[in-house]
Amino acid sequence: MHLEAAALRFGDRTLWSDVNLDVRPGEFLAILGPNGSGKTSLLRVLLGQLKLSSGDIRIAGKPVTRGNPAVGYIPQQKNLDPNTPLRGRDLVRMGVDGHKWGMGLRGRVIRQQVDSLLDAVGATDYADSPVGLLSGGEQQRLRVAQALASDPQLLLCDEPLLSLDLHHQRVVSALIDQRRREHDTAVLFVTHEVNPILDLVDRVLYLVNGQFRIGTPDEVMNSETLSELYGTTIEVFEAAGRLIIVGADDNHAHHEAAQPRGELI
Ligand SMILES: Nc1ncnc2c1ncn2[C@@H]1O[C@H](COP(=O)(O)OP(=O)(O)OP(=O)(O)O)[C@@H](O)[C@H]1O
Repeated sequence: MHLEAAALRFGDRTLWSDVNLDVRPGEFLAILGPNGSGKTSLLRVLLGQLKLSSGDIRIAGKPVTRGNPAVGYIPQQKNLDPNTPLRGRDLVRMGVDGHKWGMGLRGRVIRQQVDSLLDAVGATDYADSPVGLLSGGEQQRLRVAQALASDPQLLLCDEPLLSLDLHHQRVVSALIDQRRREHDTAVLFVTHEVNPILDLVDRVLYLVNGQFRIGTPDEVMNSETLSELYGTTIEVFEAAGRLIIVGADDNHAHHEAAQPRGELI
């Protein structure tokens, strides 16, 4: 994934500009920043849903297109409608072949693919239950399987751990980590809370109010760099392998208060 002199503006508001970034295969990039700093919008550019205002963007050397099978996407967690008739294996199957239902040999191949994806995320046991009745963590594992179904080279994750308990946060982040290690898939992971993934992160892109820093967690997640970026005093402490960030109120308040959103699709 290659961004060159990339900028995104809405009217006279610049979300970010002059972003130069190469993400290599297998790299894990965390995208951090307060509400409204343009994290989701960056993913939407990579998904071909938004156009850069200026600059260039390439995925695996090619221009961005919508529905690119080289790009997998795990959207923000939303609880599914309890009345949906879809089963877990239907969700995963849509990732494999869209909404077309394969017949004959192709149908069998697709069934095997779906089974192995379900197995890879540990969802076989509940693959035939209506998805709306599954827990948030179970639903999220299915979304990971769906996102991996097209064998993507780039995996975009938009706060995939939000509303998951600690155990399921670990399960889902381990699945994503396993994917990039075994298949060299690059991961872009938007999050308000870096601690659950701190051990996995190679580099951080930290966006604040049109400014940004890119570097290793040590280079970016320190008092000096974040104070500069926020334009106010930010203290970063390390305790028991976790980062405690004091002063970045909006950012901090958001993840402290993160609760299941309970929206229906
Ligand atoms: N199509 C659009 N037209 C105009 N403004 C937009 C559009 N899409 C997003 N925005 C604005 O751009 C800003 C950045 O939105 P974005 O969702 O990228 O932020 P974010 O960093 O992901 O925030 P959050 O942490 O709250 O999810 C917001 O203020 C949003 O209202």
